[in-house]
Amino acid sequence: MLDVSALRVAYGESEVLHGLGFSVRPNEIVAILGRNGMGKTTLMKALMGIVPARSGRISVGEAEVTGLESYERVARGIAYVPQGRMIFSTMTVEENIETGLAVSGRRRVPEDIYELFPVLLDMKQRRGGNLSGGQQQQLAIARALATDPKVLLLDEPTEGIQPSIIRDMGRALKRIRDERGLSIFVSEQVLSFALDIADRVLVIENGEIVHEDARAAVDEAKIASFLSV
Ligand SMILES: Nc1ncnc2c1ncn2[C@@H]1O[C@H](COP(=O)(O)OP(=O)(O)OP(=O)(O)O)[C@@H](O)[C@H]1O
Repeated sequence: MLDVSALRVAYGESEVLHGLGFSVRPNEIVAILGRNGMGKTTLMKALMGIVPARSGRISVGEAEVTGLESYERVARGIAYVPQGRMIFSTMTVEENIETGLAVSGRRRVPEDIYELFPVLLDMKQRRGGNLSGGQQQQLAIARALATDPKVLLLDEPTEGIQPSIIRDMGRALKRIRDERGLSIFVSEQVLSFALDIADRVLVIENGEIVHEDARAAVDEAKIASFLSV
């Protein structure tokens, strides 16, 4: 569903992603692990069209999106939950989710979004800025789902979030995969979370994918060695 090949991205003269490639199938969660500064956020931004690709190809299903603007990629089925969540703090929970609806052509927030994140139903009229970090993360995922995507990108969703909410989020992401058949691509530094949710794990180091394992045959010690400083 999401196919990336030979992707190169640079900031000015400094190349950060050196021709990397991978795919995420429908109904699959792929986690990309890597230490700070290895290029995870840059990769997410390049997939979303926030930073331009120098070369390479990104496609969603049959549609190539490489040269498209971010909003055009959203229309082709990519949704993005950025690092730090970036919800609208002065808007209510419901209004935040509604900002995703324009893309899907729906008028009301589908009930199944609140089923995935019941806490958001209880807090529908609260301002986004008054939610806890974990609740804001759930809101950011809910808003992304309101666009009815085929591919969901999440950049370090566990960052700064307490363990019980991380478990809830893991359960919700697996439900989203199973019930909606989405392709989910998530960047992480927390190995336990990646192993809990992912069907496949990639490791990024200095802008290249240096290791890949199916979850069923994961070499945990090897992956941990990439993550230790
Ligand atoms: N706007 C920018 N201009 C120049 N260099 C940048 C810019 N953003 C990131 N970089 C550099 O690109 C490299 C990859 O950064 P990136 O943020 O993608 O890493 P990351 O793996 O997501 O790390 P983190 O976990 O800290 O978010 C780093 O060397 C970083 O300094």
